[in-house]
Amino acid sequence: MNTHRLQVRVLDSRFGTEWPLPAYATAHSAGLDLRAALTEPLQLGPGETALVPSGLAIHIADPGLCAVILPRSGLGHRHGIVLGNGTGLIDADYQGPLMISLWNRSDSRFAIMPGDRVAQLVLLPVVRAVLQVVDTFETSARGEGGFGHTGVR
Ligand SMILES: O=c1ccn([C@H]2C[C@H](O)[C@@H](COP(=O)(O)OP(=O)(O)OP(=O)(O)O)O2)c(=O)[nH]1
Ligand SMILES: [Mg+2]
Repeated sequence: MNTHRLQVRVLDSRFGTEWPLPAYATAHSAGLDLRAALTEPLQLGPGETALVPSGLAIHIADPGLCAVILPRSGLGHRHGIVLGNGTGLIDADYQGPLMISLWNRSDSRFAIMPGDRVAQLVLLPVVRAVLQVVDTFETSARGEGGFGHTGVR
């Protein structure tokens, strides 16, 4: 298993007292759950978004890595609580507070309580592109076919 020593700054003192630091829930979990470091409950109405602090800052430091913030499946599927930016991308040189954009895509209000685990952080490898301008591409089996080109069944 690949691991990375991830530098974390605790910006909210409830970590270590009321809340444990993010941890992998099972032996093979890919994501670290992030908490909503709110001071009071947040009522997220239908269609509303809110930028919620995670109470943490991370510095990935390794340019070969990034992190993504993803929705939690249960919250997203059952309650429509997903991310206002689709997916959050955390650059390896970012040192600011880790923020979570929460979007209630459902048609009912949803309450988020301080400390609720609302999203998850996944570290991923990064391959940087070095652009090579060409006139034509070498022929491939797919060519320009896309968007359903290969059919459904
Ligand atoms: O859900 C997110 C997404 C991003 N970030 C932070 C880390 C990331 O490295 C930085 C910039 O994100 P991004 O490049 O996606 O946003 P931008 O709108 O392009 O901002 P910038 O001009 O600062 O790059 O914001 C978060 O804290 N949470
Ligand atoms: Mg950017």
